[in-house]
Amino acid sequence: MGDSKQRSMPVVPWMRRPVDIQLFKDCPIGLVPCLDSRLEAALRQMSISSLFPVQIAVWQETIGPGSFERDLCINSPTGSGKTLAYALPIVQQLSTRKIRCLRALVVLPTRDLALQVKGVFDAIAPAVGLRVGLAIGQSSIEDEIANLIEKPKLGLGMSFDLEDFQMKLRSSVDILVATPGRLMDHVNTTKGFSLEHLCYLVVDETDRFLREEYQSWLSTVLHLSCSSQNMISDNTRTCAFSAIGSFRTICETKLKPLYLIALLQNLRGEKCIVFTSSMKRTRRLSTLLNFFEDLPFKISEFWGQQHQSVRRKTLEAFRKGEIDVLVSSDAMARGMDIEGVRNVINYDIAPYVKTYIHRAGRTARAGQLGRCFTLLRKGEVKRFKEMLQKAGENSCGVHSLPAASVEELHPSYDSALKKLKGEGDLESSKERHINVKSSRRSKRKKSDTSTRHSNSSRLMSSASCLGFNV
Ligand SMILES: Nc1ncnc2c1ncn2[C@@H]1O[C@H](COP(=O)(O)OP(=O)(O)OP(=O)(O)O)[C@@H](O)[C@H]1O
Repeated sequence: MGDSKQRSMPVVPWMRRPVDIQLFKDCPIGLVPCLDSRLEAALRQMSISSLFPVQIAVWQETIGPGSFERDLCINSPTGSGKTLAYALPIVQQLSTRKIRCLRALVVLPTRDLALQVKGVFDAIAPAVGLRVGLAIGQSSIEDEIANLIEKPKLGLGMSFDLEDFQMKLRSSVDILVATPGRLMDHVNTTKGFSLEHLCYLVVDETDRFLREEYQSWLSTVLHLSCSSQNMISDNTRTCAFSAIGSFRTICETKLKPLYLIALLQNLRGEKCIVFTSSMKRTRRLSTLLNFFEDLPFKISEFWGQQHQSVRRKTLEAFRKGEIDVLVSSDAMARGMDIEGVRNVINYDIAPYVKTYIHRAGRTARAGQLGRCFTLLRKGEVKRFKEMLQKAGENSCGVHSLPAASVEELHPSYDSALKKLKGEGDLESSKERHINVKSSRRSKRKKSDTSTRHSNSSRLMSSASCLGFNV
């Protein structure tokens, strides 16, 4: 495209003056201009002694001379501290509010991310008397409403007028962290839930929202919150490659599990996330690895369709170091922040450059160092190199594993595969049993078909998950 055409391309006003975060440096919190002393104390409690470049850049645009005058789009590497970059100015700005009402809304695509972000707000907002709520569908809607809406106290002898009562319903939180589905439930049905006082709207992981077609909630929120002037969104396209060592290991497909174990042994129990390409492969690989005897590290699994409480417990155990190796689908690739993850292993090559960046970004966070390994077939090397180039990573070392360390795992592999097959057979026979029962039941009651179909397909998928082809 020629220069003249480029110049005539429309650019939304808030994009006209980009701020280059690379021009900023860490700033000790004692030197951050106008930072509320109560927030400074809360940050110290979190062991934060300096603000990172992205945080100080956003601070300048909000509390500093920029005075929240324009909407912001934050784009900085994974693990660079974007959550606190938007949370801190919002909390500082709301710290002088007199009346409690919902003034800041943060929307995230998944419950796990929402819980993580709520944790950040919870660490600073109470210091200035602000309350943070959660609307993610983790509990029943009644429980959520009880936490989000304050009912007027009825005094003795007062008459009960329903309209009057509903008028007096108030928000019991100043800041709400939500996922779109549950947010819309509250917008549409919860009495007393209002966005009319909203000042700050944050859409985190924006590009993921747009790809997954959740947009309709956004127009509703923007329409209902006409006083919200600032939309801070987060749209990461890079990770801290300068802090990440990238390596590739070439192996035959059928020996991949052995190479993985040899690599994990090489890493001597350092915290690792192993990414596979799907939920099924995650389950299958994790089950297989757990059938190996005497591995000196604890392995667990994480995938999107797991029950929320299982995922929460797994993350907690991984954070605490009770799990060393987490086998995961890409449900873990975006935004999840686990302290101390030293290594990311791509058991399956990432499908897109962006996926590679987000996976790699689970390590080397908050200025730490990390490593990203990718297990590849010979035929995948060219594609992988092209992907790295597109990601802006020009150096990738070869990580070879001694043949003997792979060789010696063969006997355990054979016995683990046998157990995996046994598990697969058991699941298949359970599935056949259920299918017989369900077909008998279906003769009795045809209207129930859809539920039974979903049960049997769930079992079917778990049976095929445990097949041989790892
Ligand atoms: N100023 C700071 N000093 C020390 N640690 C910090 C600071 N700010 C944030 N952190 C820590 O850095 C880690 C990464 O922060 P965060 O999750 O906000 O990154 P992010 O930029 O949103 O990453 P991603 O793009 O992967 O979502 C967190 O563990 C957080 O506690």
